[in-house]
Amino acid sequence: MGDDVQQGPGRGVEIRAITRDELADWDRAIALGFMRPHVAPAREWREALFEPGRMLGAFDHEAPGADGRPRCVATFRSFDTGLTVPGGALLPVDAVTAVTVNSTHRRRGLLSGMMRHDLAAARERGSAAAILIAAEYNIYGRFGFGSAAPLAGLRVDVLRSGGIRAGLPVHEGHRIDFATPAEFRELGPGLHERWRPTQPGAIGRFDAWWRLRAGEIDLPGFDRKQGFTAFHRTADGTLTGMIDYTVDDKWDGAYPDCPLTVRDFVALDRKTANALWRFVFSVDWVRHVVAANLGPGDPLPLLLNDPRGARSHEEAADFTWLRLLDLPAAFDARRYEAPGRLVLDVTDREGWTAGRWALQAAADGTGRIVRTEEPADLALDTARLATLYLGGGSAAALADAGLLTELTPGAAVRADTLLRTARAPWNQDSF
Ligand SMILES: CC(=O)SCCNC(=O)CCNC(=O)[C@H](O)C(C)(C)COP(=O)(O)OP(=O)(O)OC[C@H]1O[C@@H](n2cnc3c(N)ncnc32)[C@H](O)[C@@H]1OP(=O)(O)O
Repeated sequence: MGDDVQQGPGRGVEIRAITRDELADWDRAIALGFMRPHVAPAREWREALFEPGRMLGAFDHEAPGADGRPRCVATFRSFDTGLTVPGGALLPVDAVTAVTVNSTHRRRGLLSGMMRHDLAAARERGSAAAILIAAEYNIYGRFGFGSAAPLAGLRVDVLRSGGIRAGLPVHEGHRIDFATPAEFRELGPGLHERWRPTQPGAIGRFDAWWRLRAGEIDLPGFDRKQGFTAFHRTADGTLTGMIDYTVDDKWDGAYPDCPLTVRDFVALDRKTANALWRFVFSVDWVRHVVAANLGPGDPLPLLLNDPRGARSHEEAADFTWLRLLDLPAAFDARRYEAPGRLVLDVTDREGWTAGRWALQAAADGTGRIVRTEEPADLALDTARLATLYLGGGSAAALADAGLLTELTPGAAVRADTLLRTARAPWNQDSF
């Protein structure tokens, strides 16, 4: 990778994988790039995440640091994970994170260089797609990423909502108990692994994630606020759900005015989800329930006596972005809720997904995409196809906005019938 020394405006800057002993410089570059004070190097966390070849740095040979070595001025990290697609299969994806370029080196093509390296390597490793959480909307579309799994969090005024509807069934013998950090660490990963296939858009949680959340890894600046973790079990003791939340000790004079913030919500089935919400709304002193990380269409408002008590959370926006790298692998892996056939003319600056493709879904829910010479029904950029892939985007809305072109009348609605899913994709994990 060291051969990629930038020409042109980024001249003298080398993009390459970092070594383990460069972690401290890399960590400092991240703090500068994200404009955060570099209180103390997050050494332990970075060590836990280090994978040879997967942390890139850009090193400026013309501006050595105090130690005489080229200065690390940009960062980029990726790791492999599985992305749940409609139907429950785990698609192998390249998850991109820690993307920063120091303010002194922006708009010289360093992000472009690092992205080019990483996506090409991901394709070679067999990743069917790449995913990321975008800091700003307009950064990643040019690299073929489309917004694919937004967040639609809620802020509920508990008094106005009237709490949970009395008629919601209570299930005999089901119970909720607080968990210790040790129980969270021991039982959380298995529960999450069982939950993932049930939720398109979900991603894996690596071991270091659990260690960090359980307080076993020190990460300066990480929200260490003591939370409350509770497990839900059925009458026979089967673990079916988990919630983690914090409560702020806020008072309005002599009256409690505490917000309860949900940090993690895992429910294997709807009975469990409803029981966890009932529990949350029964916590004394709580005047607002804040759940910033919910998926679009989450039924929480319908559990309330007055759904108007639930308002859109101010951070509701696009969240997980997707870049398709291998169309046959991606489209063969997912399932389809209605049969149909559509020919797509895909443009892709990199050429990886470009061309004419016939997508066909059978009545049994399986589907496949193959190259074709037939005339196309829809013309669209690979980023728009990524928006539709997980079942949450709307081809009709994209067509209305002039973001894809119908070549046969009604093709956008046909695309929605083929690709959309009844339940929206949702990923609650920032990475
Ligand atoms: C997955 C994550 O980690 S998200 C976190 C992203 N990081 C941040 O937001 C931290 C602060 N910002 C930065 O570090 C940098 O500005 C970055 C990483 C966003 C961009 O890095 P740069 O090296 O400046 O990008 P680069 O020079 O390769 O730009 C490529 C193109 O994207 C455009 N672009 C870059 N950043 C932005 C942006 N924030 N908004 C809109 N367009 C952008 C450039 O103008 C350029 O366009 P062009 O091809 O038409 O000339």
